[in-house]
Amino acid sequence: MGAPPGCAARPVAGAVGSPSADAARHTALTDLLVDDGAPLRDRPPYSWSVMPLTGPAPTPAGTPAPGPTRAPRPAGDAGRLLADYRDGSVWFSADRRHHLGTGTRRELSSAEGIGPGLSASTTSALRHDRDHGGPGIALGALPFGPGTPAALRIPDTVHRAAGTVGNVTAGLPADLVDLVPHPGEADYAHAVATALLRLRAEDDDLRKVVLSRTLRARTPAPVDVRVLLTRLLSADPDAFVYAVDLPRDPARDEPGGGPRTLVGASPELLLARHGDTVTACPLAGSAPRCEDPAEDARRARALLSSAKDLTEHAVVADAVRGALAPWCRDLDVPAVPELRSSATLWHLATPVTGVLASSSTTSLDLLAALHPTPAVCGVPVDAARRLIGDLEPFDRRYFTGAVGWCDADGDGEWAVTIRCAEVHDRTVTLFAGAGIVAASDPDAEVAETAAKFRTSLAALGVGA
Ligand SMILES: C=C(O[C@@H]1C=C(C(=O)O)C=C[C@H]1O)C(=O)O
Repeated sequence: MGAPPGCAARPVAGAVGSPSADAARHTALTDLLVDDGAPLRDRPPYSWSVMPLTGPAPTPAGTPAPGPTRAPRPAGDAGRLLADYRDGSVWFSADRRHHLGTGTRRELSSAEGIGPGLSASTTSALRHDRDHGGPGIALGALPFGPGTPAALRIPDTVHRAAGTVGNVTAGLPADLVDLVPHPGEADYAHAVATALLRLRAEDDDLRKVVLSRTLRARTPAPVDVRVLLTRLLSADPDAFVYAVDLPRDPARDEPGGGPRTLVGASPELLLARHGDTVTACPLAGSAPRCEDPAEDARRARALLSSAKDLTEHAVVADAVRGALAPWCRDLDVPAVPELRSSATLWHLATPVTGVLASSSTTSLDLLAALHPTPAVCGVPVDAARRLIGDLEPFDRRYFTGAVGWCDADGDGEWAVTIRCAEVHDRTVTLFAGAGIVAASDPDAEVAETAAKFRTSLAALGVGA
């Protein structure tokens, strides 16, 4: 659905308006590095079990930093964990529980995409690691398609904390950014119109395709991933927030360039497996939110009864049911979707729960069966993949893949890698896509993808 003219987009939590300055950046970073008054390097290392994944943060908030140029620091266990994030770390949050992986015991950067091969090799590496005293857990991102290596690794240490970081964005610096869309809006609308010809042709069995576009942001100073993470966690504590260090890409990375990091806040649970319980929550069918509460509520109601969006959603819910059913002895897929919101969008959502038929089925086995869902690719999958290859003038790489963790017991939590950006020195490449069905309208898909960029734009300090 698109935004009617005349209604401003809803302001995004976490967007700030003050100009950027190197001094302010530096001060903000220093504040994030220091916790409880003790420099990070003087604090004893803590281990996997010291910060269990239970309960809210028990410690009181840190003393607010004085002075207008000092940014507030995130408080509590989550804030302390965030302060330990460094370039090269890996971060993943789900349900207000946060994982920070530092160092690398083993790279699992298989060239295989999500599939049975990756699942088998990763599970055996995790069991070997656990049997040899390692954490037996891998964190990272898996690509949308073949040709991009998995950015998955077993870290030296994995630290966990629960809770929220609070509202800490107000004092963080804003960066001046220069934005270039690729493809441009008119070209993206043209690609959607081309897809519609296929979707409306009677002799074509294509029913849905997801088409995306990018926005390249250039900033005057190198982007601080920890500041982005802080803003994302603060703006939406319930999102799947992540930062994954990506393997070097010889085709794009000039020698001596900084790391390449995938950062985002996804609203969509692709799959979680905890013991024999499986959950998923596909999203499809979206409407940009509006700052006027009456109009915002009207859009939510319109989305819930929009035939076009209900069709777009049903295609996804059916595919998830079909993929998970063979692995489950019990599977509940509600017949009618419900509403979910992020700071920028309304979505139709189907919360799916199942019980595994076999305890040997791992989260990666289930990912191999599920990915790519029609929330990110289309139906039929092969035809949609080909059309995406023809119409998208860039490589998605990790965008619309999976991001999360998995362990030696077969458990794992994976979000759909959306509402994200690839950060590399002073360049940030944002990604956004939208599901196209026969009843779609190109201009509305331009508006929807624009709203989807706003999660990452707000984290960059770009307001409405
Ligand atoms: C592809 C994206 O989102 C996906 C597409 C949606 C849609 O078309 O309605 C909704 C949620 C996601 O499954 C994105 O956010 O970039």
